[in-house]
Amino acid sequence: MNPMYPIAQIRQIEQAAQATLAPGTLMQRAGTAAAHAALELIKFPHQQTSILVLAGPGDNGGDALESAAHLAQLGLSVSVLLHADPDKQSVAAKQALLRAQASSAKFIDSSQTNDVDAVITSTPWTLVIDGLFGIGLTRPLPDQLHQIVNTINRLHCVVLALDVPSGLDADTGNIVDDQAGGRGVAVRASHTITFIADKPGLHTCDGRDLAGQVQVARLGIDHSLFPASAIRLNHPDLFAASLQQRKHNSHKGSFGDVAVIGGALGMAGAVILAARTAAQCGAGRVFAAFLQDAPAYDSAQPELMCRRAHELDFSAMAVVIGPGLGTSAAARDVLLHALQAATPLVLDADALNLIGAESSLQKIVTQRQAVSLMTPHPLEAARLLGKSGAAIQLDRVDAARRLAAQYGSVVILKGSGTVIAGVDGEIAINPNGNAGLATAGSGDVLAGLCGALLAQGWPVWEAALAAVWLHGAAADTLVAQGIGAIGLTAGELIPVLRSGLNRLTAEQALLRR
Ligand SMILES: NC(=O)C1=CN([C@@H]2O[C@H](COP(=O)(O)OP(=O)(O)OC[C@H]3O[C@@H](n4cnc5c(N)ncnc54)[C@H](OP(=O)(O)O)[C@@H]3O)[C@@H](O)[C@H]2O)[C@@H](O)CC1
Ligand SMILES: Nc1ncnc2c1ncn2[C@@H]1O[C@H](COP(=O)(O)OP(=O)(O)O)[C@@H](O)[C@H]1O
Ligand SMILES: [K+]
Repeated sequence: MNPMYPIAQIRQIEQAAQATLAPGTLMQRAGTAAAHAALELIKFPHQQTSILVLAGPGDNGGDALESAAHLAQLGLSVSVLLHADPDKQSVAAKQALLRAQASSAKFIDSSQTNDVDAVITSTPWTLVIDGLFGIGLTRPLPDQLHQIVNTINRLHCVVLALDVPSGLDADTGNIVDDQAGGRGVAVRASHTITFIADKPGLHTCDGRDLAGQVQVARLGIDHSLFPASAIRLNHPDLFAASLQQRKHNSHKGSFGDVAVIGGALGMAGAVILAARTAAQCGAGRVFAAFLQDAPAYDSAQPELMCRRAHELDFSAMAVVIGPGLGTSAAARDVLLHALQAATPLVLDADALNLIGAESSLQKIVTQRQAVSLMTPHPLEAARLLGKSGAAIQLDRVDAARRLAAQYGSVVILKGSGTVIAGVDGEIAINPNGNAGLATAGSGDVLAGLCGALLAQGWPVWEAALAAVWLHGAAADTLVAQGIGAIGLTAGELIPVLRSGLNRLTAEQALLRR
């Protein structure tokens, strides 16, 4: 289900496949698949339809030249901007160049043109195909291409990237840059057709912004040549088994209790958001536990039971600790108590900051027998790993995997393309959600949802996958309704999470019939 592979494994699959095929076959298949994808995007070609193909020095350029030859043979107007030294091209890419040259595709000679940008902007392109660089990019784009890429990124047309948007690291989702200057550029594609298998960098960090809609072309490679994959794209199929309709013969005790612990002075709202989410996403009973004096009740959600954290016996509940907790001695005290309890535990926000700052708490986390689920954003992850936030973003998959291994916890590393890591090294990357979630309190809502699912008996891995998926889907639903991305508030997610969870559960029940 939705496997993804890092570049090194893609290369191995590619080599194994090539050993069984005539030279150039995979490139020809990639070019054909790209041409079909282009035709689907153009939909109704007409006389004014014009396609610009950018072809780079390596085999990604070869794919582009193959697609140019195909599209030109179909009678479409194709222009090729070649950035390659023919003496250094692979044999397959040379063949592709000959095919494109033999077709009606026009070649723009950039060496004869002072102003390539003017050439690009003088035509109203229907579609641009980006075949400058794929998975072979090892250093920033050369200076001559910076301006071309910036010009392409300003065009108002469909941009189809081949394999990977040029300039993007397919493993990490970072723009390949020189670090020191941070001057990297990358093509911003509306669509990407990626070859052989999906790649993590298309879905996390800058990947979602640069790759657009991703489709995979397996190039006819036999399933047996694909090793088991440790990375998947999150999808309800991965947690379908836990989407169970309620039995008639059930009661509130059947669905567990959640305690949300946090709410230092001035931060009570974080607990309320998480607790309301837990209540509306199916927990049998929810306790909102505050470090300071607890409010008498929550007037908008009177079902919540408000308590002082130090007075609540949460030993038989799923516990969410951290929202608005602060890092005071009292906060540390209640965290220690929670870590020592044999209950499923969601560690969020200041609970993570406290753990990051103290090795004795770290040790207790690693020694817990009960389930722990950590939900750090990149800065919290940085504190837990003793790194900078920027270092976490440089390789989010690696950071999530390290955290999970180091703390013996399932980890949800939040942000665009949230990465979920299991203790055994398994990874899922979440493809939905949007920047409407970049608003205060949306993390509290996610933590509350995790707690609700754990209380209802979900296995921790499935709970993490489902919570992240539903959270993203709720934001997408709200944006589709015009409620966001700008101005979406965290509390608005809660009823949409509830309907999302009920809908998925009902759909799953239908599928099982
Ligand atoms: N092989 C196969 O079976 C299949 C491969 N497929 C396709 O091939 C792609 C991988 O091809 P690839 O390995 O040739 O790498 P690619 O991404 O085209 O670029 C590397 C080239 O650029 C150069 N270069 C690198 N960085 C540079 C820079 N900053 N500035 C300037 N030059 C730079 C580098 O040369 P270098 O200078 O490092 O010696 C090299 O020439 C893959 O993404 C997929 O699209 C598919 O057809 C399926 C079958
Ligand atoms: N640009 C984005 N795209 C997708 N999801 C996002 C984006 N920005 C934030 N999110 C999600 O929103 C939530 C924010 O959580 P967090 O940073 O802990 O916020 P808070 O502490 O205010 O509750 C996370 O689930 C994160 O993945
Ligand atoms: K590309």
